[in-house]
Amino acid sequence: SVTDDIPAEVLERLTTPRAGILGLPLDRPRVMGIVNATPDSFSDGGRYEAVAQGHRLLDEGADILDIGGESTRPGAAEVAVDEEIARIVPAIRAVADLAPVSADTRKAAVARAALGAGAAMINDVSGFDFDAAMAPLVAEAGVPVCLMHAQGLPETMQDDPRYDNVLLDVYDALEARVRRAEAAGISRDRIIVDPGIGFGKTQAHNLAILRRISLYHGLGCPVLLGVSRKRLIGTLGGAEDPADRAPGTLAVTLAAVAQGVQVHRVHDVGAVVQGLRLWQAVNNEKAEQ
Ligand SMILES: Nc1nc2ncc(COP(=O)(O)OP(=O)(O)O)nc2c(=O)[nH]1
Repeated sequence: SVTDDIPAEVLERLTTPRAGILGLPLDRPRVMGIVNATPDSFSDGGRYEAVAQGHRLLDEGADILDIGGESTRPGAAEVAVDEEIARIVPAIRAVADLAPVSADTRKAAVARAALGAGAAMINDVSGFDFDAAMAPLVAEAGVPVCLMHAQGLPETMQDDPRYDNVLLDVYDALEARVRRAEAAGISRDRIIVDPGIGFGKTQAHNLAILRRISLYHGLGCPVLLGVSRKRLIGTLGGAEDPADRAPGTLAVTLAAVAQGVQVHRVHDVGAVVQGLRLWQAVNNEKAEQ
């Protein structure tokens, strides 16, 4: 049969429905709500009351909360470890018993504090590039990790991003990150991959990735997309203020859902959850009516 020449362990991995992440089956799209404990994150202008924000996003239907204390938008300055810890640990502690919490940090010392405060997952936008101590920490903690692709550092990544073929170059870079994580003792079923929209990419690069994002399923890990309120939505959607970009975010999210992307990192949880419910109802006759 067609599967005769596929090694048994590969066939097993490709045909075993993924148990999911953080105990959440991935038989339907999962929504990761963004809690910015940062004074300068691009989308919300000021310092949200992080805990109130967390509760609001859970009320709107978030499956996971992603709590970050260091904005990584283009040009953002690095935050000191103790300041980043001071920003996210109180918020994590306050909501960790309500929902699975992901800590959005590139630094092992911050990740350790976040896990100590109850975080159940690490989201590293540098894909373990920034801090060599991160992979061993995540391996030791036995928690899931999202490895994102970025070309360069936030300070300079948008200066002149270039690729031979962005789709394949990002694929190869993510595969290298997954292999490095496995070498550190992190099993592949605890790894989530993310092509890193806006992280060292032009608008054309971002659109090329979005058009063929299903390619990244070939890595054998759940795929996470972070496109919420980003510049490409503002530019193509004509929404100057990031707070006005929920419709465009939902449109791109549904396009990604149509390509099987399992986890969606968004600010406007209510709008995306509503859209996903309708998408499921229209596209899946088995959906509960
Ligand atoms: N996995 C993942 N994590 C991310 N964390 C931060 C941002 C952007 O950060 P920032 O510019 O600070 O804004 P916000 O945190 O409001 O999205 N984007 C991603 C992403 O695309 N994927």
